[in-house]
Amino acid sequence: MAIAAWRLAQRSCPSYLQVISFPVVQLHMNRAAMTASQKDFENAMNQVKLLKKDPGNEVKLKLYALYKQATEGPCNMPKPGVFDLINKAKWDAWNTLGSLPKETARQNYVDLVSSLSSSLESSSQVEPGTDRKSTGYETLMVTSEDGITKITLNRPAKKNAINVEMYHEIMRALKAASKDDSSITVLTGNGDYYSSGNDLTNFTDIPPGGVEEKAKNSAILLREFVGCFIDFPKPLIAVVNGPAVGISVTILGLFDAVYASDRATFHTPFSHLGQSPEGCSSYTFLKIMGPAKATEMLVFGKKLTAGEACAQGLVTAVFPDSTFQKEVWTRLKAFAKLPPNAMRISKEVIRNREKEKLHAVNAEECSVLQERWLSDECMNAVVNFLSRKSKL
Ligand SMILES: CCCCCCCCCCC/C=C/C(=O)SCCNC(=O)CCNC(=O)[C@H](O)C(C)(C)COP(=O)(O)OP(=O)(O)OC[C@H]1O[C@@H](n2cnc3c(N)ncnc32)[C@H](O)[C@@H]1OP(=O)(O)O
Repeated sequence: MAIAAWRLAQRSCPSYLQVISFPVVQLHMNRAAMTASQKDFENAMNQVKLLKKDPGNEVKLKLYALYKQATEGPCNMPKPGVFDLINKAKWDAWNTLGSLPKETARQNYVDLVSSLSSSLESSSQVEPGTDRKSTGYETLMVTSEDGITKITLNRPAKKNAINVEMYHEIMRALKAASKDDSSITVLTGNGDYYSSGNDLTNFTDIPPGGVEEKAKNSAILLREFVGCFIDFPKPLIAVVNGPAVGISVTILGLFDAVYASDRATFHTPFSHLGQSPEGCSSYTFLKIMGPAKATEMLVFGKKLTAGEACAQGLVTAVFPDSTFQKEVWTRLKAFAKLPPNAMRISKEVIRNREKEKLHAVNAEECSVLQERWLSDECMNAVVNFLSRKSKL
């Protein structure tokens, strides 16, 4: 609820009202003659707790509003202050229901839960074309065949933004891949993006210890996350199927090869976001492309095309989007047939002398970021994105 609340609280009123009130009015008209019993209502409340998949923040906000309307009637609470983002969003959602009768709200709540139960059940089924081995992950698809473990970022509707759950799942998938019998590991994205980087709603879920505690925990998470890439023992290859932003770009400096579609772009808008580089890019990008080009990317946020990124040495090779998957996977399958121990040992020889340095850089970047996250510059940038006032 908290995440949705921040975003919705910041949205401009007209679009927010459309999103919330249209389905409610529809349901009200369609169901005028029907009312759910108290028992149906209680069953629906229990059903919500049993949903296997998160229905998404906007739906949770709708559920909240209908629940309040059904149990307490129209919103007559004082409007929370503008900085009380979460409560203001909840208040807005409830207030939007106006004088909707309690019985209708109850019916709408029951209808909404029932539609959720069926739609979320079907969306948890394996999609056609996806590998059936991909289980146990909410935000990833992980498959292993032909000597290749493929980790696919799988939040296409959110441009594969990396939420906290995805950070943890990527670490888990990497740890598993480092021990499985595959020879190489691939990271790619599902949908039109490779990844839009850190999910900016990660900033909204503030624990009781406040934003300082959140920043501290996030720095620990980030350090551990990047550490997994530094220490990954097998050849690690990025198949960059579309635009890449933020941390999904910076960690490319820790990969052993990066193949990109000519649709891909590489963008690290840290200054725009009031943040600073991570993923060891303050070190790897300087080594890869030299300080002048690295500064253009990391300080001035210059977005590179795939061709430019290839010319700078960040990308190994670029392929036309129309033949990208075919060409890349033909190459990867050939690599995966090479003797795995030889590849692992060669990687060790190439990378090991840098490891200690990389861990030190990672630690320093995380501690600088911990401070940055508390800055007004960063907070304003995040609020602007969540309120739809800005995009990259
Ligand atoms: C207190 C401290 C807590 C900190 C916790 C941090 C933990 C570790 C942090 C590590 C450091 C990492 C840094 C970075 O990665 S910086 C880069 C961050 N990314 C961005 O700024 C991208 C923001 N997104 C955009 O600008 C646009 O969405 C984009 C250009 C990518 C695409 O635009 P387009 O118009 O094509 O598509 P939409 O905007 O409509 O996107 C579709 C839906 O996806 C949602 N979306 C996309 N990207 C993100 C994102 N990064 N975070 C959250 N949500 C994202 C977008 O909102 C749309 O959602 P809805 O359909 O629900 O509206």
